Amino acid sequence: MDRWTLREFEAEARARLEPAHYDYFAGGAGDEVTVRANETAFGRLGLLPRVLRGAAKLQTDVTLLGSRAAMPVLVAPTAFHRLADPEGERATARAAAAAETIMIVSMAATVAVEDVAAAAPGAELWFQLYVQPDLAFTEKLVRRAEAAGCKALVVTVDSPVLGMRERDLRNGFNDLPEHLCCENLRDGARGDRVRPVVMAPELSWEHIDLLREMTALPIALKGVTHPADARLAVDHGASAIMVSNHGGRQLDTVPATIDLLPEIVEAVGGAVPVLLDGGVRRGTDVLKALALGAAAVAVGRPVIWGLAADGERGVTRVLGLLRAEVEHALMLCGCASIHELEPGLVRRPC
Ligand SMILES: Cc1cc2nc3c(=O)[nH]c(=O)nc-3n(C[C@H](O)[C@H](O)[C@H](O)COP(=O)(O)O)c2cc1C
Ligand SMILES: O=C(O)C(=O)c1ccccc1
Repeated sequence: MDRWTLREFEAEARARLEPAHYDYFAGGAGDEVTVRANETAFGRLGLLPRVLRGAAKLQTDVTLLGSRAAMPVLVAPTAFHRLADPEGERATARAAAAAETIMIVSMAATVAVEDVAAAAPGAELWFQLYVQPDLAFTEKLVRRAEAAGCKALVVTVDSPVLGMRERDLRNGFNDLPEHLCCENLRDGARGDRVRPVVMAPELSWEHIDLLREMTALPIALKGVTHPADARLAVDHGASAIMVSNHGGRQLDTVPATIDLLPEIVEAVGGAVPVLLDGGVRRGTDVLKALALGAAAVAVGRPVIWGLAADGERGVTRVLGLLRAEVEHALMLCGCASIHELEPGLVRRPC
């Protein structure tokens, strides 16, 4: 069956997944105000196309932190892909490679980062890290990511503790089934002990400084929403900033990321690229984010929907739909290149 929109994938994922697993993927913190806001805020913005600009040949590729992507849509780091498909993160990585885009591998992946890299030789991988208070263990993870060929670290900073996800509490979903685990968190010489993901309220900017010393890889900070933190991130050597509210899964009532973007872009003043995730479901959403100053966006749940609906093929189709929509909307906006997108194309409210 052919599917023509990301929404169809969402419906199919819902029908296929175990309800508690669907809820884990779909849900957010508290009343899920932020989950809804991320999507609806895009709908409130209008696009004002330009005409007669002779834009026939399209350019959609971007280079970010030394990695090339054929389109400005990256795969956001999401945990537990093997809950959606037996191949899990391997399938996602192959689809990202086929789409020639960057996959940010979650530290909480259910396939080890080495195995993800081996499964998709052409893939551009970045590694998402929750800095563990055990810095020796953090360093081991960083070395593994480097050795596996990851080109950047994406450090998630919006999770001093896990968000209060009431769907999961109600469903009693608090651990993976017996046959799955967070493969990047195996410990010990034989790699047999699996540590839990530690979220640590004691983390501070000093830890970012330590990490900066630990590796030559570029570091992106994910989960920045306050303009003052965006400036601090640059001061502490971040190579990119990812405006993210964790898809509404951490602090509820954080505003939609697309509404936060302009202030962050202004605060950063072009010093480093600004990325955005949260609620991107259409090519027009991508264009709005780029017009307002994002260098690229990332998608979280849509990738899971593709994976749950049809494994690698499903993710390939989700990424392909987004690419086709980006190209089509660009053309209709009178832009030959994503680099021509500018704030004047966005009108608020719709
Ligand atoms: C099921 C799920 C698992 C996630 N796991 C992680 C994770 O392990 N690390 C992380 O930094 N962000 C994680 N996120 C947040 C995503 O990286 C991203 O910020 C969010 O999904 C973007 O919103 P979207 O789902 O509306 O595209 C997760 C999100 C979801 C939905
Ligand atoms: O579910 C999440 O959003 C997430 O970030 C996470 C964190 C630790 C383990 C698994 C998932």
